[in-house]
Amino acid sequence: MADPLIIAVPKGRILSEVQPLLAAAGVYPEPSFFDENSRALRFATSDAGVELIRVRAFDVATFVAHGAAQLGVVGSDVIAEFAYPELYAPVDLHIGHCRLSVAEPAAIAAADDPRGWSHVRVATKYPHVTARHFAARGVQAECVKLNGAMELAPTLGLAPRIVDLVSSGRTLKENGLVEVEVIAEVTSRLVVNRAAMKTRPAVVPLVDAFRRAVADRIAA
Ligand SMILES: Nc1ncnc2c1ncn2[C@@H]1O[C@H](COP(=O)(O)OP(=O)(O)OP(=O)(O)O)[C@@H](O)[C@H]1O
Ligand SMILES: O=P(O)(O)OC[C@H]1O[C@H](OP(=O)(O)OP(=O)(O)O)[C@H](O)[C@@H]1O
Repeated sequence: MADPLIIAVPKGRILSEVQPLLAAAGVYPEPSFFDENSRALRFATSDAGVELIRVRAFDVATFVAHGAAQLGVVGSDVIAEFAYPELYAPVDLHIGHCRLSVAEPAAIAAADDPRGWSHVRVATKYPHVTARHFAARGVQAECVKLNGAMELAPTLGLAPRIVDLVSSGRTLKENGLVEVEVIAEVTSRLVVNRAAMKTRPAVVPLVDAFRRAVADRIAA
């Protein structure tokens, strides 16, 4: 029998939203997959031909781009940041809704006009998306790469602005920041390794099962 297909799924907030989609697509993981306390990383499913791995959100893209996993679930923020040519993102899963935005301290925003910027210093987990966004309108972006807690950067003098994900806006508000520009709306996508699409016959039916699961969910 061929090696099982591996689907990479991010641990953390997306996991609970992925669960009903997996079931609707006919993928039933062993129960420990949904146990946040489990230390296992690789999980069987009711289908001997499909296994799941649980990895960090940014690493989903890397596992799938390199063909270590054939499919994955990952935010469009992460897809844009890596821009791996090997990744194909055929299905918007309509989960993990948020946006990637530029924010700055409320006191500065009151007298600031983003159209007048020629150079910005930004703390972010997304240096490539940030640089591309600003370069498109001739603004040079100097990025300080952080992996979390970007909101601390302005008050501690690391960078006057941040680029980060915003959903409810609560994190910005509690840290005295306001959103000044939306760079992109974000949802999670099903991603597939392009080579695996051609070489592994089971990939396309699985992609179709996810596509139907999302369509049924939206229609319900
Ligand atoms: N506040 C949010 N609301 C909705 N979706 C979000 C939010 N924050 C992040 N996401 C989506 O979920 C994905 C994973 O985010 P999460 O915050 O769980 O990862 P993380 O904590 O940065 O991951 P890690 O700990 O692995 O570095 C993001 O890439 C994005 O697509
Ligand atoms: O607008 P809100 O609803 O407040 O959500 C935005 C926050 O959510 C994400 O962080 P997360 O909670 O995942 O923490 P982390 O990135 O530090 O892990 C993001 O990096 C923001 O900090």
